[in-house]
Amino acid sequence: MLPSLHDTIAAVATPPGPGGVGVLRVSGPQALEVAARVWRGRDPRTSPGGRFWHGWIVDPATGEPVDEAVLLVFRSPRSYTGEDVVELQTHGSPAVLGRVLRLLLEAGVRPAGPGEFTLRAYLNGRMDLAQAESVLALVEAESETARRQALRGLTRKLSQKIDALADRLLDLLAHIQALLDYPEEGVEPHAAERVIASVLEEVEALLATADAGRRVREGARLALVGAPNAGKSSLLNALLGFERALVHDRPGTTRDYLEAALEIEGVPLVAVDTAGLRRTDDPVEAAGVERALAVAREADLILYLVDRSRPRPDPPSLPWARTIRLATKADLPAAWRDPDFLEVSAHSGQGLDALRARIRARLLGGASESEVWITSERHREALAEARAHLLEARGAPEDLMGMSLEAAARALGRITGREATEETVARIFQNFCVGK
Ligand SMILES: Nc1nc2c(c(=O)[nH]1)N(C=O)[C@@H](CNc1ccc(C(=O)N[C@@H](CCC(=O)O)C(=O)O)cc1)CN2
Ligand SMILES: Nc1nc2c(ncn2[C@@H]2O[C@H](COP(=O)(O)OP(=O)(O)OP(=O)(O)O)[C@@H](O)[C@H]2O)c(=O)[nH]1
Ligand SMILES: [Mg+2]
Repeated sequence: MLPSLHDTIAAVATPPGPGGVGVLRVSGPQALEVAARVWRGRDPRTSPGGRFWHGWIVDPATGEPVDEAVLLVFRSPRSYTGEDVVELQTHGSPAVLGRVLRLLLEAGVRPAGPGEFTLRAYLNGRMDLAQAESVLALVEAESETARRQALRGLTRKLSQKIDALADRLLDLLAHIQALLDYPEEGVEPHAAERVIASVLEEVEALLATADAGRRVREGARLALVGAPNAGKSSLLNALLGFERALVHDRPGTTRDYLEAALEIEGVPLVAVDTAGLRRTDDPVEAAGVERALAVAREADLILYLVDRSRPRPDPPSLPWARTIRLATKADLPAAWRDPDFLEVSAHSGQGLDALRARIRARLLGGASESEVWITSERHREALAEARAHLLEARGAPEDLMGMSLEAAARALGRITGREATEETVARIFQNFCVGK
């Protein structure tokens, strides 16, 4: 069940904890009324929309001043939710925000549920479902690539594409129905197959970006493995730009594994520096080696480091398909060369840009930054379903083709919300934070 649209809601929009300024939002038919009750300054009830005023928040019961603040007036439909909205910008402490929220609740508003402002924007036709999900993605974006893709969703780049594909299927469906009703009119069968093939191609191209989308959303684990002294900890530090891991010329310096978060070309990563791989009688070091191999097994991508200035050790057993081989210490004279190894130096920085590019390419595949990516599991599922129905439609007799086209269009429609059930909508907004 979706919450009612007829009451007025309020919430703190800024994160908990002290901040320079804190924002409270009030939205709904009583927003101006309720705000006026706790405000000493220009009366919001008579203020035009699109204006802000300086004044004081007061406890209406006692007249006690609570904070000096700024009040913003948005008048329906020109607001984020499409309703009357008042924002109060106060000092950002939990004490101020908590007290002002209580005053608003006493004045007759209800606390907003998760994502309820954005839900109202959706229900009032201010944005479609994919846009609303992009708001959430934008709020949670942890990397530049994630931000850029979320903004594309917010500006309907994805929605336009999906709607256009669904429209083409519905147009074709209308033609086929006309054909069934008036067989003598006849659509050319090749024309139908051409439309299906071309929509299918676009659906598959979108699906092909879903892995990149997931990586950007969830990040990836990058394991650094190799013999003791290969330069793993040094490379981690070089990628991070500061001395996170202990580096020493004594082999066996790193004993346990160590994790560090970093962003490489827009991909959020957790890099894991591990103990050098070698046979050893020291039980502690042996346990470290065991852990290093386990870290490698679980990683999305492995960097296997070999010191190029010394004779090569026997290679360990690694999942080579997701391993990048590195020849380290490229600033020193080479003891060997191998075109399968990328030459890098943590000391001079040589090869690090090439390494970053290769890490990105391995994790994101061919997905180009200039395209719209599928960054939501819900969207991927809907597209996969549309693809299955399009495959059914191909070469099918007209009546079956019509049913499959309709099902494919419906699957696409779930993405933007043309076809979303109340339950789907409710589920999507559960994941939002309060105040958004
Ligand atoms: N203070 C504040 N900052 C914010 C938001 C907000 O709600 N409040 N936003 C919330 O996510 C984002 C901006 N998104 C917004 C989207 C639409 C409207 C809005 O009032 N639109 C009206 C008026 C447009 C106009 O006058 O130009 C409209 O579209 O009719 C405001 C913010 C980020 N920054
Ligand atoms: N010349 C040169 N020396 C390097 C480079 N990278 C690492 N070294 C040196 O190699 C030695 C070992 O470096 P570490 O980064 O500690 O190597 P590690 O692979 O983490 O070693 P363990 O933790 O023992 O497994 C140190 O003396 C480093 O200064 C490099 O790019 N060039
Ligand atoms: Mg180390």
